Amino acid sequence: MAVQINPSILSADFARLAEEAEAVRGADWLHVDVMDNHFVPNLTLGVPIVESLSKATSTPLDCHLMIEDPDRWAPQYVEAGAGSVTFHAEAAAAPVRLAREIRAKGARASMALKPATPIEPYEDLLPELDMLLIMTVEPGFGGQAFLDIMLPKIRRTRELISKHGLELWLQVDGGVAESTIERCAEAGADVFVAGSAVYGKDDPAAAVQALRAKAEDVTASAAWACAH
Ligand SMILES: O=C(CO)[C@H](O)[C@H](O)COP(=O)(O)O
Ligand SMILES: [Fe+2]
Repeated sequence: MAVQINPSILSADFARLAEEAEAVRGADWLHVDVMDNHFVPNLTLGVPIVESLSKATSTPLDCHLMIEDPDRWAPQYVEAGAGSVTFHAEAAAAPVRLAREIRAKGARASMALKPATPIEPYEDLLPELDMLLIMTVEPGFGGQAFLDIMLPKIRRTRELISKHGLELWLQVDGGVAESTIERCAEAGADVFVAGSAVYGKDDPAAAVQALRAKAEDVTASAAWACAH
């Protein structure tokens, strides 16, 4: 699968979201961090803003729900126009049922793991998902330092995906930058979220291209990608 770069609008100007979406033309998806001040200690945006943003941009929306009770709320983000909806494993009461509901409503279903949550208990659930998100910071805030102790988890997850012959995308989120993206790609990630490393730059579109070039360089020769 080709490398995908998903800028996180958490680091964008929330008063100019449509323009900020335009500023990263060429990105594969726009990553939208939904935080409820309960699952994480921060509050961002919800369904109405996702609905407006999906009408204002042609870039598909990748909604990362850092909220309690995703079983209740995630389907509403599909209805609001999200093309991919990620719920947290730690918050979902019935992850298989929820993934099936997201898919049935027409979006890609994805599940996220906080840094302390292992992948192994979820091995049997992977065929129900279109993407798995491995957090490389504690969820809640942009601009945090990349946790390189997550690299073995990325590697183990890529091995499980290969073992089961799945088409699952493997996303990393948190502290992804030009200095860290190659290690993520080498470990097996193919979808990269970057907030401050894109919107913190004078030319966000150029930052997306620079990140893509670095990741593509690695995946062109990575053992996991060649075997895929
Ligand atoms: O989910 C998130 C935080 O919980 C964000 O997507 C992530 O932090 C992006 O920001 P940065 O690239 O600056 O780390
Ligand atoms: Fe995120």
